[in-house]
Amino acid sequence: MLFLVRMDVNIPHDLPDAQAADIKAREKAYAQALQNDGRWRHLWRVVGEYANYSVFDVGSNDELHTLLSGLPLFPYMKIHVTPLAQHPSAIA
Ligand SMILES: O=C(O)CC1=CCC(=O)O1
Repeated sequence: MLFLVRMDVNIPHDLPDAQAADIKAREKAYAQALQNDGRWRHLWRVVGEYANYSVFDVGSNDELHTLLSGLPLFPYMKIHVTPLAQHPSAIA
C-alpha cells in the first residue's frame, strides 16, 4: 500500500541546540534504515520550507502509523497522510 505523506517540522526555538541535533541525527538514521528496507520509497524536501513529501510502501494503515509515530521528530511535526490508489491512465 502506497501513501503520500507530507511532514512539516516545527522545532521549538527554546529546545537546546544539542538536543535538537541529537533528535535530527536519530531521525536521519531512522529514515535511512526505512529507505534501505524499501518502506520509505521517496523523501523530497519542499523548496523553501522545513517540510518534506515522502512516499511510503507499507502493509497497512496501522504499520504506517506505528512507523510515523516512531519518528524521533514526531512530537515536532504536523503530518498529513494521503492514501494512493492506481490511476487507470498510468502506464507503470
Ligand atoms: O527534515 C525533515 O523533513 C524531517 C525528516 C524526515 C526524515 C529526515 O531525515 O528528516
